Amino acid sequence: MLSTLELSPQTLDADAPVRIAVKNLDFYYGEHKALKSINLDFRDRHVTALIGPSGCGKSTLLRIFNRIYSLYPEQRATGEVMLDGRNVISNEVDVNELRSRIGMVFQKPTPFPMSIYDNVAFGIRLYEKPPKSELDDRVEGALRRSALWDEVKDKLKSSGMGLSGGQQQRLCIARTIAQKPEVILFDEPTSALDPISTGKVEDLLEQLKSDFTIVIVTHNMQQAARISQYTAFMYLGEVIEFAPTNTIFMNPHKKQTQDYVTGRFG
Ligand SMILES: Nc1ncnc2c1ncn2[C@@H]1O[C@H](COP(=O)(O)OP(=O)(O)OP(=O)(O)O)[C@@H](O)[C@H]1O
Repeated sequence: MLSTLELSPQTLDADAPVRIAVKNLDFYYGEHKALKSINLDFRDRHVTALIGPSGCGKSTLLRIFNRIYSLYPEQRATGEVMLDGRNVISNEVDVNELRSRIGMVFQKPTPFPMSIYDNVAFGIRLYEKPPKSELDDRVEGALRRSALWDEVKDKLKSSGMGLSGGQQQRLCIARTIAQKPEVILFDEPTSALDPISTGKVEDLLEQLKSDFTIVIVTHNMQQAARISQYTAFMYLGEVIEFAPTNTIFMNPHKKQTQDYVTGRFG
């Protein structure tokens, strides 16, 4: 399996600043401790993939970064998730401000039942009130960055729900980047898409990393190898190994990682 992997060709910038620093992070669903003492650094303008078997805590970790869990009273996190020197899991960071800085794209495309234009403008209008001409420019810019403009420029007033699944996912990416976040979280963004749409989203991720810090949860190891520069392998709520993606796939230091990436796990 290792020999068939297409590894990301980009070089790492080892001096890139750390955008999100996770320190001693624990997470509980009621009594169940789902994450145990997580320590990870996410580098600016790099793609970091979270991989591991089902139930290892990948999505739980991702959802902590923009405090989705705070909607549920029985869920709690302890430790630190530092973004520019502030702990985003403490109340010192306003949750709306946090979500404008850390955007999220989900597994299933989630366009809103409104026009294509309004879907993208929605994210901007939540936090700002730009004049119409600026709003138009930002909507167009976000649709261009999401490689969707040419496909929708003549039907901006049509419903976003009328697009194909792959187009809907790119629309959701446009809505997220229109807010100008610093970090974008992707939770298995291509698992509901066909191979051609998947390829388009992967190409997009490659381009977006020049402006955004990207964290992606994926079950697809080929995808992690293709698009990420760093990979964290998780198992049973712990980070087993975190390293440059090439190391994780070609020369992992832990036997569990080796077994997982070669398909011999469990
Ligand atoms: N809402 C919840 N209530 C209680 N336990 C939960 C809840 N969501 C997840 N868990 C548990 O937390 C652990 C981590 O789940 P999580 O969904 O983060 O794993 P995952 O690695 O993303 O899995 P998958 O790849 O299947 O999506 C699992 O043991 C899961 O059963």
